[in-house]
Amino acid sequence: MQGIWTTERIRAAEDRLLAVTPDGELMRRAAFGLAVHAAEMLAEHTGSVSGRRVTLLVGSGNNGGDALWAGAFLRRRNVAVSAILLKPERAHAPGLAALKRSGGKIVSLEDGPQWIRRTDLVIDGIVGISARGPLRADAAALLEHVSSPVLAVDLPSGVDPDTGAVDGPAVVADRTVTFGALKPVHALAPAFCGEVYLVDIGLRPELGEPDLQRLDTADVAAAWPVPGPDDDKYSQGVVGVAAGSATYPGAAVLAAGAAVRATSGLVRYAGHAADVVRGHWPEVIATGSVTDAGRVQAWVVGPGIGTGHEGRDVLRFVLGRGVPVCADADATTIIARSPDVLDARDPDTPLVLTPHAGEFERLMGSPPGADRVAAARSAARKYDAVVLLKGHCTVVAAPDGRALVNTPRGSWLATAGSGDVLSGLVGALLASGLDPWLAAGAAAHVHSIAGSLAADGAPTSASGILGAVPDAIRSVRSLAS
Ligand SMILES: NC(=O)C1=CN([C@@H]2O[C@H](COP(=O)(O)OP(=O)(O)OC[C@H]3O[C@@H](n4cnc5c(N)ncnc54)[C@H](O)[C@@H]3O)[C@@H](O)[C@H]2O)[C@@H](O)CC1
Ligand SMILES: [K+]
Repeated sequence: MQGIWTTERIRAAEDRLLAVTPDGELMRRAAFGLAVHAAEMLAEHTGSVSGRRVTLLVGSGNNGGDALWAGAFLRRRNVAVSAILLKPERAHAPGLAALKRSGGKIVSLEDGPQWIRRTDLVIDGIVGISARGPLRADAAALLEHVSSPVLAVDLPSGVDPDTGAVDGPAVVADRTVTFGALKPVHALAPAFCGEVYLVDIGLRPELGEPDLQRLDTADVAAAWPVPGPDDDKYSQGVVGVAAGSATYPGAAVLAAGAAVRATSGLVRYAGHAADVVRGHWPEVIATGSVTDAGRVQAWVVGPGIGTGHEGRDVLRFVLGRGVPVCADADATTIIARSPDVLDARDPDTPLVLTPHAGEFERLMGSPPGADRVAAARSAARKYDAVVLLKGHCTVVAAPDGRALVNTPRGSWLATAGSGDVLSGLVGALLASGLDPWLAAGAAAHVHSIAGSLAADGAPTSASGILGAVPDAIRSVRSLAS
């Protein structure tokens, strides 16, 4: 697991560390790491470091201080460094003095655009973890002239550090170098951060338990069930899929197919698309109704079942089976409109809800808002369920407060039917007995890898994502071994 800490916790940990560290030491560690990354980016993009030009955008806090010190370090490698001070009177004084001593140039705000246009690399030291709100007009105007790669100090300025939300101008970085620990912005705003690198400044021992997590490949590989020598088709967990309709059989084919591809056990299907499902997946035992589907260890219910009384009856039936349920799509809408269906649920059986923003609004009465982690946590508490909030970055929250983020590679999952595939994956993992929060997180992880493998640079479809599920699992297992 990768730990992620809110800025409040980071600041408290930094205070403790600062109290036992010589003055300026932490910033110098941070800035040195930053300068190493800047040199690497110069070499990557221009083929050399010496003689290249770097422009620093310097705000009024320590984030600007980091940039100024990094500029001084880069001078030692004969880089031409210029600094544009957004608030000259409040620029970090020791950093500014160090840059001046090293031969760096201070450029006025008015001259800024022409320097930015000629530079090989821009370093964004406008704001860091104390930032609030979008970039102000002076910084936003400068950014319009950027055509070189951008390296963000700690985080891309203009993006909210704790939520990753953007509601105005913001820096779009090619690389972000952060210090001490990952912050929520790094998991929740990948399109603004670019590649994220963590520089160790000795903060970890002061941090305590993370506020938020991200699964890494090894976690997913360890969690993903594969058959052992003593397994048979029943011992690995049987998953039931109640999805689709005669008019809309596609959701059933996709959800059942994902369950087939995710794990090795047995998949049962119940619903009006039984013939179509059987035609696509001969290994699925398909029946017309949930009442004669047979025993399963988890149910996936919802995709394409409709929101009428028949859908309600199906949902009520599976909620009453005493096994974990992944309620997706139409099932979330039914729960939002008729919360009494949840009376059928034994409170001890896990429930996973997988809303997108619109379904979330139906469930909670208001949209997720800027703080998607807080939103998912509050829904998890309200429904006593694991809530997988879909979006560019998927957030998974458990009723006990655990939360994780899945940061995707690209936006390839934004395609019709993609959610049906995800629900099938979640169901298969639930049936294997995995902790529901981990099951939802691992499913989201493999789903997004399948999306990028299927796309490989060109738009894909839910069928493409489904087809790539085995390769995604394979890649997770091989990377981790
Ligand atoms: N505290 C520490 O021990 C360390 C801090 N470090 C750096 O220090 C940064 C935090 O520094 P600070 O707490 O000084 O704060 P920041 O550098 O994040 O900047 C806050 C300043 O920017 C202004 N500001 C806030 N929102 C703004 C906006 N939207 N547009 C323009 N200006 C805005 C505020 O008035 C405040 O003066 C970290 O992100 C990191 O880069 C690193 O040097 C590592 C060590
Ligand atoms: K920054």
